[in-house]
Amino acid sequence: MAIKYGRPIELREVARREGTAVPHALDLTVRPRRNRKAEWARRMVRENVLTTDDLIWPLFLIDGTNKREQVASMPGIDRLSVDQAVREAERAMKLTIPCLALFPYTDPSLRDEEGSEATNPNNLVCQAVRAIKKEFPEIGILCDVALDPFTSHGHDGLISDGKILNDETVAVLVRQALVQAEAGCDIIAPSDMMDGRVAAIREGLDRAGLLDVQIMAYAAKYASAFYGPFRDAIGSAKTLTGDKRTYQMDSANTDEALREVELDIAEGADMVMVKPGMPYLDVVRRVKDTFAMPTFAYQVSGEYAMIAAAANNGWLDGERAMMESLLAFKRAGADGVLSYFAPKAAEKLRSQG
Ligand SMILES: NCc1[nH]cc(CCC(=O)O)c1CC(=O)O
Ligand SMILES: [Mg+2]
Repeated sequence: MAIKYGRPIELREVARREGTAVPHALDLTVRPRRNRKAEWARRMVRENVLTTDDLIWPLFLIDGTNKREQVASMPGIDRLSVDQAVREAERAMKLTIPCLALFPYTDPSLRDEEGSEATNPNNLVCQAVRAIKKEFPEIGILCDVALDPFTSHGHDGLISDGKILNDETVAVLVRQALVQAEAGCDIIAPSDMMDGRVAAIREGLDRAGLLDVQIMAYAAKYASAFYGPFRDAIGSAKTLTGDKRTYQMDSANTDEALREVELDIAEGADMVMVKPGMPYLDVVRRVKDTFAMPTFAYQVSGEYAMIAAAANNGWLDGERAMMESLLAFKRAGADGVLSYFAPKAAEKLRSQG
């Protein structure tokens, strides 16, 4: 019996009875709306759910104490001094958000051509990791590995003659990953898109005895306009010279995403990520179906900004758009989402019980 969309095709030919008790009723055997008639019925047939376990909460850090500084292009998002980040970690714990992701705004005086602050064991990120882990050892911490918050030119790697150097950059990234892991970071997340960095970082971690530190590879990361507000948040928007198209992926490609993911898995990634999120849900689905790996999506700054700005203008219901957008990642096969909406969404999920 041929089955298509859950119902044997033969059954569609079944003869209909003559008329119904209801005048003008259409002669329909199948009425999909029956399963949507009430909230209890919709809950019963629901295929995907979002829970607080699906959320990773990105935080922006800034030097100082007791400081919160609004990110202009991300309404509702602040850069936080370390003590404030610890307070947000406490909030995450209470909201049962499993993991935080940390991104520093590096003081311009500390930025240089080589991004040397990235490998300073006492840099802002490492300070925050230690402070959060000291108070809340049970929360997961993810650290981004890439040089862009630390370079004067805003690129993720070292430059020579206008070219981003791959292998030389990888050597620095290994050292960056090591200082973060030694500070207590649980998940190293290389976002730089250099070739071979996952293998090099895994080897570096293993040699240092950091066998349990996980790697979440930004495996399929596209050159995207949706990172704009993030670059504003970490202060690289103004300094970035050119674009990142020689290392981040071309948004026209999906087969290439599979090849990138395959390499990162072979090199030792424990989890893989697709980024940006919403415009790339097809990539999330292909990656999940092909590799059956823990697969994450990053709902990036521009996606957050679009929803937040439209909501602030009264153009859409911000809360509903937030929940719908997050559920879409689950539907596409993601195991979790990095999202600036994480605390708001978690609050909403918990209030629904
Ligand atoms: N390599 C750094 C990095 N890590 C995460 C993001 C973007 C996150 C966001 O937009 O929210 C970026 C920006 C970039 O690649 O230019
Ligand atoms: Mg790669």
